Amino acid sequence: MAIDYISTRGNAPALGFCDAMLAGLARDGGLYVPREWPSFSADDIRDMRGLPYTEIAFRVLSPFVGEEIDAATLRRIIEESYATFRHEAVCPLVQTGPNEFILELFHGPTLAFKDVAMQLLARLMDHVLASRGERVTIVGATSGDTGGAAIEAFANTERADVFILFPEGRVSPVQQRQMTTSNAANVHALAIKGNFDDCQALLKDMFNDHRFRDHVSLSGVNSINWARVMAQIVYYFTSALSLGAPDRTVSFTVPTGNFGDIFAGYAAKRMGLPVGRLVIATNDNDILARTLATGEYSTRGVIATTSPSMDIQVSSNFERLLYFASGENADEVRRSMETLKQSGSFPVAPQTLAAIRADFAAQSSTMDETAATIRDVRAASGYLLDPHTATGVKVARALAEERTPMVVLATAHPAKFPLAVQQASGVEPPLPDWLDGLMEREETFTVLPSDLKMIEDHVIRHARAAR
Ligand SMILES: Cc1ncc(COP(=O)(O)O)c(C=O)c1O
Ligand SMILES: N[C@@H](CCOP(=O)(O)O)C(=O)O
Repeated sequence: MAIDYISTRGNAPALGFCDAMLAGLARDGGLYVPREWPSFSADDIRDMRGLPYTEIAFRVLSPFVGEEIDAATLRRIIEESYATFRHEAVCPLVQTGPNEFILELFHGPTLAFKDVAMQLLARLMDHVLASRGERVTIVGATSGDTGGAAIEAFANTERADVFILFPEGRVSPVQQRQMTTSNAANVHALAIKGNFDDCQALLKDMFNDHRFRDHVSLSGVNSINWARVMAQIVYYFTSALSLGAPDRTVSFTVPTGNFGDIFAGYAAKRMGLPVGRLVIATNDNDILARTLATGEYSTRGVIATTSPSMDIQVSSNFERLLYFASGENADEVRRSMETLKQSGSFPVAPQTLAAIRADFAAQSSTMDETAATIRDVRAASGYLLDPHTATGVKVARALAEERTPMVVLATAHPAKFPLAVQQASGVEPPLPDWLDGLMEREETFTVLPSDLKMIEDHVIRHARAAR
């Protein structure tokens, strides 16, 4: 039976996979989620042992896509997406301790885990748009990595114009150049005077402005888009299988900001993968760790840290977790999100909090602790962590259980954050050769205030899909 997708806020039409992918945010402001979870038995999972990444991806993703894209096309798209990765295993596992493993998600074109989903999403969207003869305008918000990955994946595509909002002065120089040195005519980098939360709020306001949304055929590539989260489920399966699943339970620590990556781990668990703890690792922007501790989701000002991609207070996919942890209670989600918008905080209902605590643990790592972790891991094993992954390792070591393997998701290559890594370890990681000359290329971007009307006008002026 085909899965359809419903809004976490309960007031938008249910959609099939392709429509949900093109829609991005639901029209009631909610996030699309599958109405039911595909289910994999222990035998189904055992059957995947030893298979290549692309075959496991095909098996995990097929039930979400259903028959809307035929099997041969989906296989081809998956193969092409992961042929862009520089490691044969696509997302290899490296052992760094007796029961500690690093899942390297940074072997794609822009050196961050975002490539895993973005390479697939761009090809899926292009296929669907070509078969419908349609064009879209993609607007994305980034704290540094989503933007570069989206620009790389969608550059020069005929059917999409891409506008990326990044917080001016708050991304690393490598991240900035990955966004501002594309010469593609369909790419528009916009430096916004604000932080990532401002960029993401502007993006959601654009989706909620239905006149604008319809005028430009707005679509999204943030983890707002279900297909982004879906693609990230695969590496929970591949890594757990390497460590003995389904006959062994595996825990995961995930450097977390917008909650998309760790929500993919929760999805894998709901689908039958034996996942133990899902550990949320945050930097000084520790809203999620505070929420799990206190039951109050309460925003504060964003602090600029050495792991800038996680400098986030309004964690978009927490809404998806609230939906499932509340027993699929769209009213509770809607009320919570309205309260958050009005007052900057909301109390998590006691049963919902208990359900969250049953699956998740959380802790934060300060900048000093993160730097010390980079230094210590380098000294002990020669392995060089980026600051986001180091946040994960720090927290994983505090919360690991002796008998359960702990996989830490390595979300970025250290070369994206050379200054922080150099200051912590004394080693300056070089960019790989395919990015040679990146830092010398000429930049093109437009600076705009954090003003909805001005940004919408800019998009309308430059979007080919504007009617
Ligand atoms: C390098 C890096 N690590 C971790 C994160 C946090 O991931 P998520 O937003 O899915 O929680 C991000 C941004 O999303 C990132 O770019
Ligand atoms: N850290 C992200 C923030 C956006 O996250 P997304 O998963 O919702 O796209 C980034 O690097 O831009």
